[in-house]
Amino acid sequence: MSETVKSEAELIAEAEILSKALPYMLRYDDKTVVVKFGGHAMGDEALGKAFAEDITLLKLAGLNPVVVHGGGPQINAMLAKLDIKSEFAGGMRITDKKTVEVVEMVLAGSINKEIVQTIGEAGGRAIGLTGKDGNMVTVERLKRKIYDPATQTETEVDLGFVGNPKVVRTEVLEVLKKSEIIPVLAPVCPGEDGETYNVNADTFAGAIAGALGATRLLFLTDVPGVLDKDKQLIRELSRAEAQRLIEDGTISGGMIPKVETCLEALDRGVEAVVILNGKVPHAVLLELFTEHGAGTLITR
Ligand SMILES: Nc1ncnc2c1ncn2[C@@H]1O[C@H](COP(=O)(O)OP(=O)(O)O)[C@@H](O)[C@H]1O
Ligand SMILES: CC(=O)N[C@@H](CCC(=O)OP(=O)(O)O)C(=O)O
Repeated sequence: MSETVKSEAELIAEAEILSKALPYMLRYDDKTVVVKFGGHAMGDEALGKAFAEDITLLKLAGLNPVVVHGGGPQINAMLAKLDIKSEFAGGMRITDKKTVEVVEMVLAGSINKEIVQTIGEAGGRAIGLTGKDGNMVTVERLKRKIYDPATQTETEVDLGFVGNPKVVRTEVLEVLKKSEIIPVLAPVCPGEDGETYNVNADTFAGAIAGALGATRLLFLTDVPGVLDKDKQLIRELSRAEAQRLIEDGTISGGMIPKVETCLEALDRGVEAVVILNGKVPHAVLLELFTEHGAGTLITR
């Protein structure tokens, strides 16, 4: 087998590309970046590997990456296998006792460990945790108001065991920040009533980013960002515009909690939030370490 030997010029070009990362490494040195890996962005082995490599590289470059993952489609698949029906309201799963057991099994079990293992294979060291570990995130039962654009009315819906983060304790994450270990968090949390709660992964990521005072919160999903009525990417979104697009139904389904979380995270002091396509290889590096700002930037 013949191996292609690179010329000196090619190797110098590679070194030049690497050196271009320096200003970004300096900009984000020691800064916390929360990356939410959505269930829709998962499932492709090569993409999962590229994601794990990016996260490992961030940690080695001196940033403090914190991964929060979802797994909505994977929960759907397991519920279907078990013949348990599931419905959503306003982008969130109506969760009864049986469902929350499956949610914990899939999120804290298979998905969390798969991401931890993939980061390990990329050369990083990750630890998988839920909101229960170290009492990281305690929730109250969510009272969700759902806006119906057709009737222009708002109704309060009981989603069952769906939690809203109330207290976030960052001790464990602060300890990990000083170590080589990358936290990978599943949004399953204890309630004040001693029950287990299902938390939307976007909501959870927002609460974590807010409590840590993160510099960036990235949402990796399966679309290029927030799209307008003509399915064109909106590059920058203001609060007023986001609210208008939710009210007129342009933003729907899972994009509603995502955008709502972005606005809340900005209120809590996160500097900038980006919704971007996690199906693009190395989306995280592309966003943080190059000028190629992909996706929708939501600012204060
Ligand atoms: N205006 C919009 N722009 C982009 N996506 C939207 C919009 N409204 C609804 N969506 C839907 O939101 C989905 C992303 O949210 P979600 O399904 O919760 O993904 P994830 O699993 O990544 O959190 C998109 O795949 C799309 O179907
Ligand atoms: C309350 C609620 O909706 N919880 C979500 C948790 C997983 C999630 O948010 O996954 P994605 O990020 O892939 O959408 C669910 O049960 O599907």
